[in-house]
Amino acid sequence: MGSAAYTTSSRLLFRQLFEKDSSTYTYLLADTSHPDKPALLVDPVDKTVDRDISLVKELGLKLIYAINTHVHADHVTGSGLLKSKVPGVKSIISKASNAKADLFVEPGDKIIFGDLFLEVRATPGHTVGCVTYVTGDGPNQPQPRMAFTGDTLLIRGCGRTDFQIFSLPKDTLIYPAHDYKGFSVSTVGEEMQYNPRLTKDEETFKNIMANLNLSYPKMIDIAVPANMVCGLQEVESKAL
Ligand SMILES: N[C@@H](CCC(=O)N[C@@H](CSS)C(=O)NCC(=O)O)C(=O)O
Ligand SMILES: [Fe+2]
Repeated sequence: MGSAAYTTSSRLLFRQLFEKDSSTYTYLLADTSHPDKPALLVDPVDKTVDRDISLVKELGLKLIYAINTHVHADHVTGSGLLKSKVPGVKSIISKASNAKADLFVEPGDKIIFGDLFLEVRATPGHTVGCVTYVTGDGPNQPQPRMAFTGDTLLIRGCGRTDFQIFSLPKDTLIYPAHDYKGFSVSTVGEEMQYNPRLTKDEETFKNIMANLNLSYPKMIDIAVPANMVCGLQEVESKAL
């Protein structure tokens, strides 16, 4: 594995977590240099919420945000359960998704945790309102930057039809929401060179996407309605 794969700033704590039934990656990020050690989870899954809460506790972090890249079709987001189990957690999704959450983000917004932040980029196509969260640019921010692409860009694949991710620097690390091939991280440069779909001309790409013949996601009829209200809620959440 290249040394760039897990490079972070000294203050960023980063963990890549996996939910096997939906092959989903959840990412934990925290600012460990801040006195509160504020933390966030990107794309939590309902089934693995207890694992994630245990890890947050073990690491002495304060979970403040449960962030979604998009309205998932293959699993229920963990946002609702996290809100009911961890006081103070706020769910986040893009405004363009039309889903419910505590906070809505738009392209260009910054999600601040301690002295670190994630920048929101619009990367629609896989779903309306699909966004990519990119680590901040500037002093104290991790280098190389890390892009949490949801299903917009998968490693050597994609779940989408148009993209804005390749405008990022080539060494930007790519952390997708799913992997079906055993990969865990890539870079913008690698995907520009080797992604078997995104290196093709438009006609070939359209042809590939039109002939994927993917099966109907097993959870879609449960996951989409639940995720439109940010997941299963164990208790009524308090009004903001
Ligand atoms: N078999 C799975 C669903 C797999 C699937 O459709 N994955 C989506 C991302 S989750 S919405 C996708 O875009 N895949 C792209 C690809 O190339 O596989 C299930 O039944 O849940
Ligand atoms: Fe998806």
